[in-house]
Amino acid sequence: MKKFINANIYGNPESHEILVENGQFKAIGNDLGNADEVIDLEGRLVLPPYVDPHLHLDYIFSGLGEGNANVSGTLFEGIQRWSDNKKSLTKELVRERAIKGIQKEMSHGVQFIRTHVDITDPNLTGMKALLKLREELKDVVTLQLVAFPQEGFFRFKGAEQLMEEALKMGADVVGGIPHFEISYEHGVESLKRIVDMAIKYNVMIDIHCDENDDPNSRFLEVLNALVMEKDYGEYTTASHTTSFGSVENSYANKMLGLFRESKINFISCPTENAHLQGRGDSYPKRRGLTRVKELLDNGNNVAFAQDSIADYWYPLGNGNMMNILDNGIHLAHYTHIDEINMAFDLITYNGANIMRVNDKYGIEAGKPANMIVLDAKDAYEAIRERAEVLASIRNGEYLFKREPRKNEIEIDFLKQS
Ligand SMILES: Nc1ccnc(=O)[nH]1
Repeated sequence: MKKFINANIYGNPESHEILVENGQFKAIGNDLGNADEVIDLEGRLVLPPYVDPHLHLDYIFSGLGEGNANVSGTLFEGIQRWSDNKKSLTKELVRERAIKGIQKEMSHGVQFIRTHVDITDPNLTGMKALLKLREELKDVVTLQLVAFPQEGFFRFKGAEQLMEEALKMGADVVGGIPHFEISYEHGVESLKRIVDMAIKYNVMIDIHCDENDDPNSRFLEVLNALVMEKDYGEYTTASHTTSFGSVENSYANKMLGLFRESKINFISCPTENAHLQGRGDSYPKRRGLTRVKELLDNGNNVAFAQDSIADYWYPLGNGNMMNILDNGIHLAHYTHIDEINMAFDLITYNGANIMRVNDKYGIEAGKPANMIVLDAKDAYEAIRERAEVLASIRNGEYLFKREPRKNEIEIDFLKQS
């Protein structure tokens, strides 16, 4: 039995002690009695682990090296470069890339990752490698795999069959990319078939949806309608939806009403989409994000995600969700003090809702003892200071622990004056 004392638990200000036994939370409260080991958290903020619900693990670090840079900084150039280079992909290379990416994310406190895996590959190389890793690593990280047709459900010949094969192999989620199909009608038809496939295989849906600046790109409306009719909104996520940041308010308001009814989820990738979008603009230049704040205020579930780490789409990224959160709340104007105090939801609970792992997620008695400790006393300080994750605990055991950095460096000059 382990007892953590002097914890400031996110969302539970009354309780300061956490009792852990056999890898599970046994009790959360105060004066919880004796334990074999007592760990003093000295008033630090404790959260459930970070969740990254949208990452491309098969692409990690593909964009490094001479001649690999995406010159235009656009989505389409990224897809073209990947298409040209993926022919030499091996299971070993995917495995190596994915492990590097998981290592990066886990070292910043992530324990839950949903990864899109490109299935527009007749050998399903990435899917095979990642299915194996999902199983091998399940004790330390929860991986969810999306069967994602990067080069198009219709545009890539055979993608429909490959997607079905990936689902039979054990993929958790179906993906799509309607804005990349060759016409609006093809995009709509792809969504119909993808939704039907999800229902047939009883899996979730996560669509790369309207990742552009075109206010007339309205696949979100179609996706929402399809899943609303089938009562499948809670199992569905619209990723990116950056065009929804460019539509007229009158249209957006109509759609917000429909999203509230369907309960569809959203993922915004703030750093990546700030980088990719607005490339056709001069000034004013759009921010490239969906309507994050309005969707949250509307009662829809929204999570932030990393998306890429040094691939053909995005040259930066290190798996640190604090960086994503900090950028995201700025770009979304989610910066009222009350919003900042709730903002950790965007990289914890909201992502867990999307992955539908709620029964195993959160600091509550009876759940697996998974949590992280931050170098800050509360949520506001953590975000303002971009606090580091000092410890990540999985099933009651430390995945890592690091020494707090001394934030208050003395500046000699200031001491003298
Ligand atoms: N942001 C993105 C990364 C990778 N593939 C995409 O279609 N989009």
